[in-house]
Amino acid sequence: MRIVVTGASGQLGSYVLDRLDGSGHEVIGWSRSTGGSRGRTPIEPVDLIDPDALAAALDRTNPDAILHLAAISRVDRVLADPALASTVNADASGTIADWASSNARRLVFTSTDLVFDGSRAWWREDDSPRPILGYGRSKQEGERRVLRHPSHLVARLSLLYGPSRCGRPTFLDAIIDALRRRESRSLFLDEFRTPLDYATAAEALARLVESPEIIGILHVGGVERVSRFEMLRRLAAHAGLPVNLLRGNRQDDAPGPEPRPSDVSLDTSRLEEWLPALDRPTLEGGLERCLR
Ligand SMILES: NC(=O)C1=CN([C@@H]2O[C@H](COP(=O)(O)OP(=O)(O)OC[C@H]3O[C@@H](n4cnc5c(N)ncnc54)[C@H](OP(=O)(O)O)[C@@H]3O)[C@@H](O)[C@H]2O)C=CC1
Ligand SMILES: Cc1cn([C@H]2C[C@H](O)[C@@H](COP(=O)(O)OP(=O)(O)O[C@H]3O[C@@H](C)C(=O)[C@@H](O)[C@H]3O)O2)c(=O)[nH]c1=O
Repeated sequence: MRIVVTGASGQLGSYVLDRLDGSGHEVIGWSRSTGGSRGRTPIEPVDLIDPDALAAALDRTNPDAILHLAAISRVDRVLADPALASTVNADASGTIADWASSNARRLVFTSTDLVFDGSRAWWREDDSPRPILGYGRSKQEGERRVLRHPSHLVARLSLLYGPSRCGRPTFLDAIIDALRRRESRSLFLDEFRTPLDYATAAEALARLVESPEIIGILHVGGVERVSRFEMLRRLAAHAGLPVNLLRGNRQDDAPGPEPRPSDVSLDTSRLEEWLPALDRPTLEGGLERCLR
């Protein structure tokens, strides 16, 4: 298959390109600005804010399948520029979805656990999204545009973690660096997720793009529900770092412009049923997998 991976220069995109390298597929990465290559995969700049350029790039590249990862993914960036977020996360996703549907091509769109309001645990695919962050709203609108076409797939990812392969530090990298410098960090005790490592997320997406029978919405998360504090405490301990420098705090102690949903843990029973051979590790196992 010829597969276009949008967001190829991002955190998840780098892992996806590594996973697909040598898979026998012809893979073309797209990014906003970064051209060049990663391994044997070319990366082309295709700015999603220009719908005509996007449509022309789709026609020219003519992929059999699209793994659509590109997004304005930082919550604070969406808050600062909601119009840009709407263009990239919703409108461009709609353009890609319409093209894929008109040409009978496979589309996997990555959405987020942050489409839920966080008022309880273990969200299922048929629960109603009610995002409380602008980022979640823009991704929910992207989901809507994609789901107008019943043959597409929305893969809702939970919080991803692991070392960066793209040059920009991840949240985990930043915490590890702080601990190495013997600096203390505060992490929320009252923010619950089902984190998944980047390598396993990439593995799941590679399998999903090859499985056209899997359509609709699928939750792609980890097996453990943990607080932000617990997650980083375990990963730092596994890396042999001084976990006593990590402090637990509460969202009320560090109010931001947009409070985070308290619990967006994802129920992944459907993932177990639909991709039974996908091996999902513990938090520590996920870190090891990313380092391989
Ligand atoms: N990270 C996480 O914990 C989670 C992520 N997700 C979703 O997974 C996907 C990947 O996230 P992640 O890898 O962390 O994101 P990153 O922010 O690391 O990467 C974003 C990617 O999107 C590209 N991009 C941004 N704007 C444009 C544009 N105007 N035109 C073309 N490309 C653009 C960037 O290109 P460039 O580098 O050139 O700017 C980059 O390749 C996103 O859809 C996100 O919503 C879902 C749940 C959790
Ligand atoms: C100020 C403060 C922040 N935090 C945490 C909460 C906040 O969510 C986090 C910021 O780190 P992150 O940027 O990794 O977290 P976040 O913005 O949640 O990352 C998101 O990325 C996008 C792409 C998604 O789709 C989401 O699922 C999610 O993974 O820091 C604490 O734990 N304690 C604190 O005192």
